[in-house]
This record gives sequence, C-alpha cells and structure tokens, in this order.
Amino acid sequence: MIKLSQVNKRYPDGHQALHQVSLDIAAGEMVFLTGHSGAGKSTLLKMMAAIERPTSGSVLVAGQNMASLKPVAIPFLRRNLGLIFQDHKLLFDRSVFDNVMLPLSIIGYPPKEAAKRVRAALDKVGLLDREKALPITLSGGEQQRLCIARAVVNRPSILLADEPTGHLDAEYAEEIMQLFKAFNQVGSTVVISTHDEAILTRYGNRRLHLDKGRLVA
Ligand SMILES: Nc1ncnc2c1ncn2[C@@H]1O[C@H](COP(=O)(O)OP(=O)(O)OP(=O)(O)O)[C@@H](O)[C@H]1O
Repeated sequence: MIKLSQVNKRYPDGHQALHQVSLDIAAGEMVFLTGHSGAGKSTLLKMMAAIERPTSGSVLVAGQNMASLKPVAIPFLRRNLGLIFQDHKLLFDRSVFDNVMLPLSIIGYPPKEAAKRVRAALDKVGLLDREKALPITLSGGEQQRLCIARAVVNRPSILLADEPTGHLDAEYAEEIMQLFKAFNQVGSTVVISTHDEAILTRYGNRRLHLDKGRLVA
C-alpha cells in the first residue's frame, strides 16, 4: 500500500532529513514510526501525504508515485488519506461541527447522512457536546481530537498520524489509540509516529525506527 524506494530528502536549506529510506507497508497494516526528535519522522509522513516531495527515490502510495504526482491529482489522492499533522490547519472561523463536515461536503456527501457521520466522529473523540464551539475556544488537546475526528470522518483507507497523542492525557491517548486500532481492524492502513513508550509497549505493532534520517529497523 505504501512503498518507498531509496528515498532521499534534502530541504532547500541543504539539510538532508532522509537518507536512502526504503520501506514497505502492506494494505491493512498498522505500524509505528519511532526515532529521536529531528530523526525525520514528520518528513517521512509528509512524503506519504505529498506535502513534501522526495529529492530522489520513489514514494508509492496506493499505486501512485508521489514524486511525480501532478498538483491537480493531489486532492483526489487526499480523499483516501486521513491526515493528522501537528499544524492542525483547522478553520478557526467555523464551528467544530463544520470543521469535521468539510471533508464530507467536499466529496458531495448527502447532508443528512453526513451530519450523522460528523456526530459519530465527534462522539468518538469526546467532543459531541462542543459541536457549536469555535476551535479557538478549545484546549490544545481538544483541538488535536477535533483534528482526529476530521481525519477519520470519511473513513479513509490510509491514516497518517504525526504524534497524534502528543498533547493528550493518558486516558484520551488510549481512546484515540483504540479508535485507530478499530479503523485498522476494518481494513485501513495506519501509520503513527510516536515517542510514547507506554503505547509502543501496549500495542505490539511493527516499528519503523529512524535514526538521523536513516531507517535502522
Ligand atoms: N522545512 C524544513 N526546512 C529545513 N529543515 C527542515 C524542515 N523540516 C524539517 N527540517 C529538518 O529535518 C530534520 C527532520 O525533521 P522532522 O520534523 O522530520 O523530524 P521528527 O523526527 O518528526 O522530529 P520531532 O519528533 O521533533 O517532530 C530536522 O533536523 C529538522 O530540523
């Protein structure tokens, strides 16, 4: 489902964030991405989401090569991707409900059914009672949960999450992990970067470990 071959990423300032990374993630797999701060975890996830392009090498996601994907094709690709990144990119002038509705509105989902799905997603992340709130009035952890609801609402086949439990207390972190696991159990491919040893120990999934931009396990 996700296959990287000899991927190098050098940022415009000359910093080489990834060195010759090759990996294969099967459809329906759930894997963890680990490594020290600055190891290249976010960069790797951004390659998979076509947010950043590799300097060389190929990044195949659901059969499409991210390295040569035309900009016009990106919105279509993203329909199959649930993205949970640190810069939430929430719409701060829209309600919690509207933020989660957006991915469904874009694909023209019937409004009544969409509203049901939005509320189910908000319920799963514990934000149902905040549906009318503006994101600015939410705490950091609540904004993170909102971002997760928005990412899962259209049931994407691939979920990419960068430190999704970073700002959450243990109880919510566990609930979010259960949500990802449930997603994975119905067939989604899930890639999660994390530093959280408790989660890594509890969930025995395969780990991809980066060290200074190189994949070492
Ligand atoms: N846009 C950019 N321009 C230049 N260098 C960058 C850019 N983004 C990231 N880097 C650098 O690339 C390296 C890898 O960064 P990245 O954010 O991928 O690491 P990370 O493993 O996700 O770290 P953390 O756990 O702290 O989030 C770091 O040295 C970082 O400073």
